[in-house]
Amino acid sequence: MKKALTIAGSDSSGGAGIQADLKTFAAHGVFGMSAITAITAQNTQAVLAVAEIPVEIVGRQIDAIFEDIEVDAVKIGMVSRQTTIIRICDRLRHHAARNIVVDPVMVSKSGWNLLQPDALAALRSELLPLATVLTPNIPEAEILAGMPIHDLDGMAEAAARIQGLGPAYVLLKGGHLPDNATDILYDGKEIHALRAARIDTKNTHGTGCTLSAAIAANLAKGMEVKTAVAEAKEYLTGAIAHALAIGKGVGPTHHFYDLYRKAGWLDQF
Ligand SMILES: Nc1ncnc2c1ncn2[C@@H]1O[C@H](COP(=O)(O)OP(=O)(O)OP(=O)(O)O)[C@@H](O)[C@H]1O
Ligand SMILES: Cc1ncc(COP(=O)(O)O)c(N)n1
Repeated sequence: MKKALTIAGSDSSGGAGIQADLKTFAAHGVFGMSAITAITAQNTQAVLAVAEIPVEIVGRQIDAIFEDIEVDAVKIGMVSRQTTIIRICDRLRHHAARNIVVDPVMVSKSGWNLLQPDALAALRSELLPLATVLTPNIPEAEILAGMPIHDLDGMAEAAARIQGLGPAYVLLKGGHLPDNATDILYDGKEIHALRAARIDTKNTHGTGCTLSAAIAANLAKGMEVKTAVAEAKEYLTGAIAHALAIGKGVGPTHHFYDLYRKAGWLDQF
């Protein structure tokens, strides 16, 4: 069985972060492991509090896994602090980690800042060059590329600028544009548009986490990057189409819709 590691924050409501990543790995038949960077008290409406995990413990979780188990892919999500980013990069380089998917989480859908301002420089200089695939959303890409983005042409230009900062591939997610849900993949040479119609739902909590974890799972299984991204986007679109109206705010995606469909359970929820 292939094995993937998520380095991310815990979302108590189970829709984003570590919880979304582990469910996504399981839905892909990949064994999931975790190094937790922070614990958030969070639900579908708000992030209420965040406790950072000490840097030393973040590093030791990563060491504990790599010293014992072969890791086929790594997904990195919420890492708020500069010192934690630097330690993660140091440990990943030390263990020669491969197939690294970085979701540069900055602000939650509910508006909580998940990246401290002084951590942006470390994200740029340390984490971006380690990424096989970097998956910014539009607000994150605007910060990383230093330009406003209004349309697909702007997404393509920003993806090219960000790819110049070090990641092998940039997948710029278009979920924040008003029209469709088209994402742009750039590998330094060619732009590929991954087109999807916008699904009419308010329940999109954890979409970015689910997508990046699905890419990592597909890379762990040995897919080349373009196929891994295309299949992950297809999985995500299904997970949004079957998103769950759990809670009073932005509900989570359905990670096991395919399994539930086969079992005849989909209609019961
Ligand atoms: N309503 C929707 N219908 C279909 N696809 C969507 C919808 N909303 C978002 N997506 C897709 O979900 C993925 C993540 O979108 P988005 O750009 O919102 O990222 P994000 O803000 O990082 O997500 P999150 O912060 O929830 O983790 C992208 O592939 C995007 O195209
Ligand atoms: C622990 C954690 N990681 C990531 C997100 C981003 O997800 P979203 O933008 O859907 O709130 C989150 N809310 N919580």
